[in-house]
Amino acid sequence: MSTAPAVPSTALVTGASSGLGTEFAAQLAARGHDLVLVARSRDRLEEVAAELARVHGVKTHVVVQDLARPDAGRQVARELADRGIRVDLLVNNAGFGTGGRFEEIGPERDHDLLMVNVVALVDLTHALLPGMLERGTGAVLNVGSTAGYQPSPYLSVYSASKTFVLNFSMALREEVRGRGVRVTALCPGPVETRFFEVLGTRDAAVAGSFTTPEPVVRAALAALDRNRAYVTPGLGNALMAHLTPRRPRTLVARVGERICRKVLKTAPRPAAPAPQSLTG
Ligand SMILES: NC(=O)C1=CN([C@@H]2O[C@H](COP(=O)(O)OP(=O)(O)OC[C@H]3O[C@@H](n4cnc5c(N)ncnc54)[C@H](OP(=O)(O)O)[C@@H]3O)[C@@H](O)[C@H]2O)C=CC1
Ligand SMILES: CC(=O)[C@H](N)C(=O)O
Repeated sequence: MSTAPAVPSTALVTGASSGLGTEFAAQLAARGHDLVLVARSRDRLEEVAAELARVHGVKTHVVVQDLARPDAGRQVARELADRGIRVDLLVNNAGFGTGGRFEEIGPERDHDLLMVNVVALVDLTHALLPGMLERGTGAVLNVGSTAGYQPSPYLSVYSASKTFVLNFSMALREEVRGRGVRVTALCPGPVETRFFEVLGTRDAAVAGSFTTPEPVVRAALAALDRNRAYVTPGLGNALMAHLTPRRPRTLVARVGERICRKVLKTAPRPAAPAPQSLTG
């Protein structure tokens, strides 16, 4: 199944207000997909939606949603049902990272990270996969990271969230094999987007060289067309992903600590706690 639709079909892209998500929306619109664009930034989503509708003549829908909210997946599903929108391709792309020493990262930041990178991704898949299976056609594309191939100290929660994305995608893919629905994971190395600005340091790009969203998204859609389990765009990133030893696990984590130590150079530090009153 190519994702290029013979008749208009609808792709839902989370995190479509920026970076890889905006590029997914653009390349899917160029293939003729109608779009549902999801993120928090209404103005930006409406801008992207209007531009893609104008250039490609596709239908675009904007759903403003904070995916860190516990009921986010259900809210999006309700919105789709209310508007009578059927989704044929789900691109779970929204996400962000945290970096630095675990104890110095705000707990609410890591909580939100897991809600967006993991929980919302699973909830949206729960909401949309059954319809695809019923129709015997559809696809789910989940955005992981090269950071998910191994434990990455000082990016510990982020990298673990991306390990989840890869393992979940591969397991689900086997469950639905032969039922007309594809599942592919995209695991990119560093890409020039707002990601590192949001995280607070470019030193979180611990390995590989920066690329732009265009070739990464092109490689992801090609992998989906070819029904690949996962893809890591860029030869250097792919070699690293495939040749890095996975065992012994303790040694891999120890070496990971050395490699990822550079994150600490510039990772955002927590604000100093307010001094306790000396006067009582
Ligand atoms: N850039 C990189 O080097 C790499 C990125 N990735 C992954 O790619 C994906 C896209 O990131 P990228 O494009 O790089 O980064 P950007 O920061 O440019 O985009 C992140 C997107 O996620 C959305 N998002 C973040 N938090 C929320 C939230 N609480 N609710 C709804 N949407 C949210 C943002 O929208 P808004 O703020 O409007 O809500 C934005 O559209 C992420 O999953 C990231 O982990 C993977 C490997 C490498
Ligand atoms: C931030 C990422 O997820 C990326 N894989 C990287 O290598 O920097």
